[in-house]
Order: sequence, then C-alpha cells, then structure tokens
Amino acid sequence: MTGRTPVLSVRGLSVRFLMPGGRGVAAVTDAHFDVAGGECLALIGESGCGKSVLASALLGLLPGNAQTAGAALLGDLDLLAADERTLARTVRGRLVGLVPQSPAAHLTPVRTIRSQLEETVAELTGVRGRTALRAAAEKAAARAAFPADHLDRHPHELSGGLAQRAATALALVGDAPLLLADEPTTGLDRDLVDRTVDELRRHVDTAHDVDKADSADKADSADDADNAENADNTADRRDRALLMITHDLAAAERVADRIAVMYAGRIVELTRAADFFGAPGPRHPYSRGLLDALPDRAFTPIPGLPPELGALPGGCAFAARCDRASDACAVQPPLTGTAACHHPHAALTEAADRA
Ligand SMILES: Nc1ncnc2c1ncn2[C@@H]1O[C@H](COP(=O)(O)OP(=O)(O)OP(=O)(O)O)[C@@H](O)[C@H]1O
Repeated sequence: MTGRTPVLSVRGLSVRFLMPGGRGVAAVTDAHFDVAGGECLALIGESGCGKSVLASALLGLLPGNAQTAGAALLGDLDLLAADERTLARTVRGRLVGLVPQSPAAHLTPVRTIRSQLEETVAELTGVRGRTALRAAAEKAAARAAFPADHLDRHPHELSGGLAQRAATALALVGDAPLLLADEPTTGLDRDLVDRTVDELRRHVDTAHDVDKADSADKADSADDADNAENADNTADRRDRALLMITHDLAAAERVADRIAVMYAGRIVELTRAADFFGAPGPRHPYSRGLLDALPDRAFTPIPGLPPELGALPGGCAFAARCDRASDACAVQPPLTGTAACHHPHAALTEAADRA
C-alpha cells in the first residue's frame, strides 16, 4: 500500500447471475480490496474468472439478471447502490474513467476521433468555444500519445494500437480519480503494451501535481456551483488510482504496485507486486501456477480447467487442480495474510506483513 487514503474501497462485493430455471452463476464472490491514491492494482486471472464482471459492477453496467451484494465506495458514494442517473451524470467518465477491452467497438464508427474527443471534453470539462475545444482535444490526444495528424480519421482508419490510444485519450479526459482499465493491451504488440500501460501509470503518478494547480484554480472560482458539487463528490480530487484488469502478467509486473489474483470469482491472493514477481513469490498455488506457465519461466501449464461458475464445488475451487490439496480444502479458506489457501507456499514473514 502507498499509505494514502483509498480512492476505491471494495467490501464484500458479490455478483450472481440468475439464469432460467432458477440456476445461479456466482461470477464474483466476496471481493475485498482497496486501491489507494497514487496506486496501481492489477487484477489478474484466467479468462472467465469474473474480472470483467467486477469492472461492470463498479460502473453500474451489469445486465438485468445480475444481483449484487456488498459495497464499492468511491469517496462517500457506494457505486453498487448508486442509481442510473448518478452513474450516468457523475460516475462514468467523471469519477471513473474506463479504458475499454475493445476500443474499436467503444469508439463511434461514423465520427472522427477529433469530434469524439471534442464532444467528450465539452461534456466532462465544461470547456466551451471552438478554438478552446480544439486545443483541449489536441491536448487530450497528446496525453495518450495519439498522433495529431490522425485526429481527423475515423475509427476504421486506425490500427488496433491507435484505436487503443484514442480510447485511452477519451478515458483520461475527465481526470477521474479512478481509472478502470479492462484488458487495455489486448491485441497490442509488446512495444505498444509497454507504452499503453506506461501512459496509464503516468496518469496516476502525475495527477497529484497537475491537480494541485487545478485545485488552486477551483478555489479561485469558489462561487462556481459546479466546481463545488464536483469537490463534494470525491474524498480527495488530487489522488488518482488505477485498477487494471489484465491477463498480461508482464504488463502487470511493469506498472502495478499490488497484484490481486482472481480464481473462479474469488480473490485468492492480494499482495505487493515486488513480492509476487520477485522473492518470495506468490503464496497461493494457483498464483504460482500462473507464473510457472509463462514462457520465460517454467512454461508449464496448470493441469485441468477452472470450474464452471454455475456449478462451483464446495470448499476451495482450485483444490481439484492443486498438488497441495488435502481434506482441509473441502472448507473454503479465508483470505488471511496475503492468500486464501490452507496450504500456502512459504513467505518471508515481513513480506506478508507489509502487503
Ligand atoms: N450476463 C451473464 N449471464 C450469466 N453469466 C454471465 C453473464 N456475464 C458473465 N457471466 C459469467 O461470468 C463469468 C465471468 O466473466 P468475465 O467476463 O468477468 O470473465 P473475465 O475474467 O473478465 O474473462 P475475460 O478475460 O475472458 O474477459 C463468465 O464466465 C460467465 O460464466
């Protein structure tokens, strides 16, 4: 942890989909974590483990057959309890900036990137006037390293990497305290992966200084009702945090301060990135398996497949694939220390205490 106030506090978040015939799909179960100001938390895990459902819950974008429990606090606002009007007017784009999984699908196909940026700037920042909007849109593009000479192109005229940067530029416009990046590097080559995650990280690292100037400006116009309302909506406008959902462990290692590992809808490990990727390494056998599967490590896949979220076994969901499993694993292990496991790998005591 960075020691700063949490920007986001997730407490006991569960999402269950109700299916025809009364069947239930437990996509997310009892997730607890904070993301502090200035921090990047990477949420990792195999496809289908519930990462995107968790992100959708934070943005109020779950389908009608979803039931949620728990809380997700952004300042004083519980994102899970917020009504659609609040989510649309104050959360999406303003309090939570989303870097989507499929930028091409997220961008409006019939409009140029410039026009989409200008509209978003007008909507989220209150900048008015043609010249000012144009300048602000170009500044937003530059922040995401989107080239100015491509601004008048339509999404279909962009490579995957440039579409990704356009989507990132749009996500950064509102200077939201929480940046939620859902697989922001899908389909990019390694060079672009590094540049994209570095840009996201920079937003979190530099926001503090940038916003000190913003705050001073806002204080000067204290009679501005909109500014007062914005200030009320967040615990500390100066802090920015990044929650990055990814299956790209190299990207996570590059930018994350902490790692949360999800398996079958549960967070099974939550620890410092340095401890996870370096010594002493992950404590949960599933997390170890994820690392060992990497080509530059043991290159050994985890045997078997994750369970169906609609038919989860009792106890530890990983037990069937785990070479450390015992009878004790028939009981669900709580997340104690950094791992939810009855037989975790050894950790340096001080490393576990620090996380
Ligand atoms: N609308 C829905 N109705 C029923 N079940 C759903 C629905 N949406 C998602 N799920 C279930 O939730 C599970 C988790 O999906 P999710 O998209 O969060 O996985 P993920 O970890 O983000 O995977 P990926 O990396 O492939 O995006 C899915 O496997 C599916 O079983």
